[in-house]
Amino acid sequence: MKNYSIKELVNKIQNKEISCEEVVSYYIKNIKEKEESINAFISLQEEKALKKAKELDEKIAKGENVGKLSGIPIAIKDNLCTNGVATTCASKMLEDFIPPYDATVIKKLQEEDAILIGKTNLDEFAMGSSTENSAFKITKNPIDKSRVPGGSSGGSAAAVGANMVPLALGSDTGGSIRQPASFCGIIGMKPTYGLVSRFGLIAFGSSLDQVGPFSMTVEDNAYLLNILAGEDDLDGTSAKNLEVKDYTEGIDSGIKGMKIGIPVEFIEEEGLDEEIKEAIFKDIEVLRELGAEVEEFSLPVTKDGLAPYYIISSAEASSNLARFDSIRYGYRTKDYDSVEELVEKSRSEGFGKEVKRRIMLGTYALSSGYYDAYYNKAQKFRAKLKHDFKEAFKKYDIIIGPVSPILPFKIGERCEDPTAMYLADIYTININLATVPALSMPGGKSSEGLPIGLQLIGDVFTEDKIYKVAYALEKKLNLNFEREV
Ligand SMILES: NC(=O)C[C@H](N)C(=O)O
Repeated sequence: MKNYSIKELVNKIQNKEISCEEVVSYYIKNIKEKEESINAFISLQEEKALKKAKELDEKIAKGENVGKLSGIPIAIKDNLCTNGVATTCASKMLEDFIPPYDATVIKKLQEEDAILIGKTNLDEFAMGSSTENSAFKITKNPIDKSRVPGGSSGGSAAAVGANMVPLALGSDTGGSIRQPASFCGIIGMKPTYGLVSRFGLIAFGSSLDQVGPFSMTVEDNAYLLNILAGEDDLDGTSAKNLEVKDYTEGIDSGIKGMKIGIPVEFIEEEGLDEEIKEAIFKDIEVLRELGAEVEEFSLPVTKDGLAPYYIISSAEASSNLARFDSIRYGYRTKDYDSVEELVEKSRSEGFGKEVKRRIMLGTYALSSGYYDAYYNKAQKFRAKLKHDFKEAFKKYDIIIGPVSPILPFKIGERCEDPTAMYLADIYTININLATVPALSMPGGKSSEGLPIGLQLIGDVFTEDKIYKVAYALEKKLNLNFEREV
């Protein structure tokens, strides 16, 4: 099963060489064997998955048409609403929340006959970089189980990395797809803001959040993005008059003559691990061998994105999370004497430490008297950052850099120090502020065999170019990681 691309596997299913039931059973067996040691899932829908697989097999037997993901199991980050299936955001607040509707991306997957097999673990409300902020469990990195899988979409990345599913969905506000993809040695794409609908994604930072695909290979990633992308009337921020591209088309056409830039600020970053730096320089050489022109340039604005990101994302979070008042739905405290007490106690008990920290940070940044000093200033920075990226893309097709300044770290190592955790996002947050797309792929291996992520950043709506570069590099590097499960 492992060596087929999704496209090939779907062809085989449609030609009756393999049944959907066989495919789904294979992955369920993997989940059964591995989940106990990885903890990637918050809930599993195996029975539903098998039932759907059998129904699809019957349709195929009758010669009826089936979708582009027929029989393909997919794991869903548990902040995407699934009709009738609990959607918890890994929070006590939403432990019993069963949405009465599907997110648009879920609908799209179902229209193509994908098999939704489980909801994956995350940092509570997607706030974190290690998946240790989940109220329910700690997900382990399949390459080294003593290490975190990254976050916040750590469950989805670990599920793909452990071959428990071939595909998964994550969301990325400041790196939540790319960093876990890099830590688990797989591919993760944060699309252009507006390319994929956010309807039904439980909002964290509405001006930054994007849904995106995880996969083992670049081609499979592009294949899945084809299905996710597109305008949606239910999302006011979805891009209008989108020309929907086929991202797999011409993916193998090579990168001769492409112009690639690497900001010196990325390389000179003090906290950058030496092994990561070396791997990036080697990747540059390989890109040159493949015919691209690669040069260093200066993009000074990228040095300062961390504070504005944490101000804007927390401000938006404080507003988005105000809806969880325990009145209409969500966790409700046992004893209370007034409505005020009900709301206060429910929120205090229902939210975890990191979520409370962000709400306080964001509320502070938005409060009168501080608004101009923090929120407005951060928005001005954001405008400058967008402008400078736009200018850079006049010269370069792609900008490259590391995904994370550090290698996958040990469980427990950073969770008591929020600033150390925030610093791990230094290379990913600017991309969300600039609204541009970026992909994370394995770009090397550390001396201990840990994956080193390479980030490929493109101008808005140029995911096709990113995939081309990633595809060429993936073939040439041919990296494999020894996985503990
Ligand atoms: N949500 C994300 O994209 C992750 C980022 N580390 C954050 O905590 O904000």
